[in-house]
Amino acid sequence: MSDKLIRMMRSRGSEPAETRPVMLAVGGDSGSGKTTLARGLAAAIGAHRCTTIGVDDYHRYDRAQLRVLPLTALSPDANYLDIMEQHLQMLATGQPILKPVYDHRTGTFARTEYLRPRPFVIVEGLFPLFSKLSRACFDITVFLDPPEQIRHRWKIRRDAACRGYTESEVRRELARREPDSAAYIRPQRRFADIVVRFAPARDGSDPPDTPSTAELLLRPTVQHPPLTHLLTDDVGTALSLNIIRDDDGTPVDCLRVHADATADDARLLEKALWDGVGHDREIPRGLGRLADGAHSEPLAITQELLLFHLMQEVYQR
Ligand SMILES: Nc1ncnc2c1ncn2[C@@H]1O[C@H](COP(=O)(O)OP(=O)(O)OP(=O)(O)O)[C@@H](O)[C@H]1O
Ligand SMILES: O=C(CO)[C@H](O)[C@H](O)COP(=O)(O)O
Repeated sequence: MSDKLIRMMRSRGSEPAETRPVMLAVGGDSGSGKTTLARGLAAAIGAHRCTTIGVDDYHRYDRAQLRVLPLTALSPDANYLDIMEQHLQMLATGQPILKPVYDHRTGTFARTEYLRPRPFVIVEGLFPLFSKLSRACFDITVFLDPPEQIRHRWKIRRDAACRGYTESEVRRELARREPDSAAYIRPQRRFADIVVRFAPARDGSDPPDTPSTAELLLRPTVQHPPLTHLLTDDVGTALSLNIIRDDDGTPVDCLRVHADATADDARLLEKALWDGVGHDREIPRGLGRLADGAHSEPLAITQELLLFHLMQEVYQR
């Protein structure tokens, strides 16, 4: 199927809306926070209404094989991207798939899984925005882009704690991956509707691996909530909306959430977003949760914005 055909099939009127799930892509390099973001979203939507898949499952080689091959997991040649694209098209048109499963705890493949798409499908991983065809399957696309120093720290800690690596093994692997990261992963940033950059506080007051600010690039490829009445363009305030230059020089809105944003600031924004998708919806609780149980306000606000888009998609159909 071509990307044009899949867009047509998913466009209003050609498929019954109830058979087309709302599809969200969360892309970014390893350790950039995709699973953390997606987990909170899925919990807010409700497990019975949301299917989450990690496209690491489409790896071609297991960990032992990759150790001896001149390839990294970030190379398209190390992944069945054609099967990933086929499966994304099937999910996007409401059909079930028989999905491979890669187990990060052991670095091996497990039993395939029968998966029927629920009304919301979140696809997270290294390659969801890689090809025209895969991009055509999504309603909303996000790319997580934390500063490399922070991502490395997050990955080292997580891989050592949960994936059976030593810290020096992860450091070596990060260095080995750098060329593939630059060639195949980071270029996907330009195809996202929203680019999220978590970073340390502007005054450097917080520990370096617990970022407390977020910069959200809101590209005009989707309709964002009207926030201008709520936020100033003064970057000195806790929450601000101002125009910056995108990578290609075009002006783009940037929503900034600073460390000193209070819970009240966040609730104000939350209410504006939620009013935008209808007064009858309850504001979800428990957003912003990190793997260790700590809370991150910038993460919560990012998840709120994405929930706004997912709900808006439903209301527009
Ligand atoms: N917003 C955040 N604030 C603080 N720490 C975070 C945040 N997001 C992720 N982390 C930290 O980074 C680690 C890696 O995050 P996560 O597993 O979500 O990344 P990922 O992109 O899904 O990685 P992979 O692609 O390798 O599976 C987490 O265990 C957590 O410690
Ligand atoms: O880049 C990654 C995304 O999660 C992983 O390193 C890749 O999926 C291989 O997994 P593992 O290191 O657990 O064998």
